[in-house]
Amino acid sequence: MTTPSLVTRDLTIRFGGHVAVNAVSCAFHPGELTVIVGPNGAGKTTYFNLISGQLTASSGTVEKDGQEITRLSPSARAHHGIGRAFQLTNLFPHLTVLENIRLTVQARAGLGWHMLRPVSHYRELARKAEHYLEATRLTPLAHQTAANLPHGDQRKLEVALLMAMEPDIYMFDEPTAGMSLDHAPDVLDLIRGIKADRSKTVLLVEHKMDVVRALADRIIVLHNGELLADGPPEEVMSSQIVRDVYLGTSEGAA
Ligand SMILES: Nc1ncnc2c1ncn2[C@@H]1O[C@H](COP(=O)(O)OP(=O)(O)OP(=O)(O)O)[C@@H](O)[C@H]1O
Repeated sequence: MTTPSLVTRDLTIRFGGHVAVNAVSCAFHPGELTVIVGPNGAGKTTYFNLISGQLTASSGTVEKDGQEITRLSPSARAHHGIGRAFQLTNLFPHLTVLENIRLTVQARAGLGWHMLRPVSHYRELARKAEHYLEATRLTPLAHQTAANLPHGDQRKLEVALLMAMEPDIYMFDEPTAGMSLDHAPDVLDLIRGIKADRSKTVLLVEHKMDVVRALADRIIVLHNGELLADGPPEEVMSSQIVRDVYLGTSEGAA
């Protein structure tokens, strides 16, 4: 087993008297795609927010490659290689697809416009932007304004921007939500491609059981903020306790 890239230990957050995430301890490894499932209100998004830094834990820790990051801001965690796809929020809607990707590549390289950089440096960034454009099959849409893209292509662009940030940890919240059946397989293929790079750790919150089945190497189940089950998909899906609390309430809705 590889060394975990991300670990949460007894991670807990309280909102007043309500414990939304309760002492969740879990280790995530490179090359592994973990899907986090659970009924509505189980604490999945809150757990994600505690990892990416939108929320700060009441107690417990988050560690990235052995270094504690529990109290860091979201942007500081992004510098540590934690990348989360947010629907539309990191798109510049009035710029083109290619411009959005270029800006993200530049931000990743840590520069704005700089008069004294050699031209070759900018060529390298432009080459990288083209690479992510092609990898996400957005080349035919390169010069379209982001705001004018259909929803499914906007979500592909979000994946492109996330890839351009070159994180070690990829976090996706329901990546095919609101997407037509035509587009969903494209996004799932992109996520499979990320997973195939064995150095990346992928975390996904997902309700749709077909997406869970298509992608998961491992499933963790949250229920009332607690870690209820953790293991290979077949084992978790067939466990009676999971069927009782999760599948019994959600499969029909998926
Ligand atoms: N900022 C907050 N203040 C108070 N309570 C909150 C806050 N954020 C989340 N909660 C509560 O914490 C619990 C877990 O919510 P969370 O959104 O993490 O669940 P979830 O599993 O992602 O649900 P869903 O599948 O419906 O998105 C819920 O009871 C929710 O009302």
